[in-house]
Amino acid sequence: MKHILVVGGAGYIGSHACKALSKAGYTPVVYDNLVYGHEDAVKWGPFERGDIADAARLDEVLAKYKPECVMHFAAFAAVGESVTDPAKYYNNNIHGSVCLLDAMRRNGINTIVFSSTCATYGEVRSLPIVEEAEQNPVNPYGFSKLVIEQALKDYGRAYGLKWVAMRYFNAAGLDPEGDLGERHDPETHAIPLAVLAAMRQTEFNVFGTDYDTPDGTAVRDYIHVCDLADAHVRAIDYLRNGGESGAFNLATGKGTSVKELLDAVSLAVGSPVPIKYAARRAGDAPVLYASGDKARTLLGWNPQYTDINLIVKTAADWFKANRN
Ligand SMILES: NC(=O)c1ccc[n+]([C@@H]2O[C@H](COP(=O)([O-])OP(=O)(O)OC[C@H]3O[C@@H](n4cnc5c(N)ncnc54)[C@H](O)[C@@H]3O)[C@@H](O)[C@H]2O)c1
Ligand SMILES: O=c1ccn([C@@H]2O[C@H](COP(=O)(O)OP(=O)(O)O[C@H]3O[C@H](CO)[C@H](O)[C@H](O)[C@H]3O)[C@@H](O)[C@H]2O)c(=O)[nH]1
Repeated sequence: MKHILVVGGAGYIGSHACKALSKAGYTPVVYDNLVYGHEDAVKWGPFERGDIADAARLDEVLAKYKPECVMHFAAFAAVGESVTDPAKYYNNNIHGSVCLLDAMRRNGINTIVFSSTCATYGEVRSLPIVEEAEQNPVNPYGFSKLVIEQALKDYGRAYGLKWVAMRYFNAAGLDPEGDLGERHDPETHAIPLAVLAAMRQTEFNVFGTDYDTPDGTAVRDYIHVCDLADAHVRAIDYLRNGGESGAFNLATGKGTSVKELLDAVSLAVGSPVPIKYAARRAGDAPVLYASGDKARTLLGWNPQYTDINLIVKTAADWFKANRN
């Protein structure tokens, strides 16, 4: 069985990727320090606890499994926090990722799929966003991911690293078979917060109602986590077959406003989301959506969840089934 090292594989998106890798015949080896991940989400292969900045531990694990590819999900990912505590993001997302790239180099592993983000684009001039668009991140989180995209290009040119940077739009939804949950602590993402607000009848803060959008709230492209996982599996074959290293937008092409999202949550939970209108959150871009055409064409990717009601339902179902 071919091993894939899934760094950050005990987290939300990484654990879904492990399930998809296993279904595709790979053995996902999870490397995670559990700072935010959950060991009980590691279900489809071995677990190796460790930090991406720990060179000796990485050498040990890479030598043990000799993975054919590394998938790098490990990072801090809260936009607002990155504005108030940027050091956390410079250290983990930038320094940590460079440590991982160097460990791969030392151990002769030259293929990586990296979790990047639409937050690398910032305020864009035209929509839908294409991969060639200018990248001017408006928060330290997005900047930290952009730096690693640049490192991938430089390591590719200098050392022959083969890489794909997946620019996820807003990862959303959950494994429809109920094997995996979303348990960020603290939770900052709109969908789980809105689902919990509807279930508990507590208030959901809508951050900003004065954006230049049809209903004044910010617009995002919510992409199902299982579709993200599928794109990762496809990236292995793409690179193995000589595909050119590069970045891919993973998105549905549809923008959904926060208000529209709350309607979908109310429908899925079966009770309205109590709303409180609040100020804009620092670092938030007004509108982000993309077509995902490059991934469709080059990876043969065909996202299955294109309806926001269906995406939200997979999340709401899990929260309802795991109330406690
Ligand atoms: N959730 C989204 O909407 C979204 C969108 C775009 C990009 N991303 C990126 O996708 C990746 C995964 O996001 P997620 O939502 O699954 O987050 P998550 O917090 O659930 O998963 C990240 C995992 O990485 C681990 N980790 C963090 N720092 C580590 C370190 N130094 N060493 C080892 N393990 C470490 C955590 O314990 C956790 O298990 C991140 O890189 C994030 O920036 C997420
Ligand atoms: O309580 C909340 C939470 C969120 N929102 C709004 O809902 C939308 C989605 O917010 P999320 O926090 O769920 O996600 P982000 O759009 O902030 O996503 C950003 O952070 C993610 C990682 O957490 C990814 O990296 C993604 O690419 C990046 O744009 C935003 O307009 C946000 O302002 C609210 O109104 N109230």
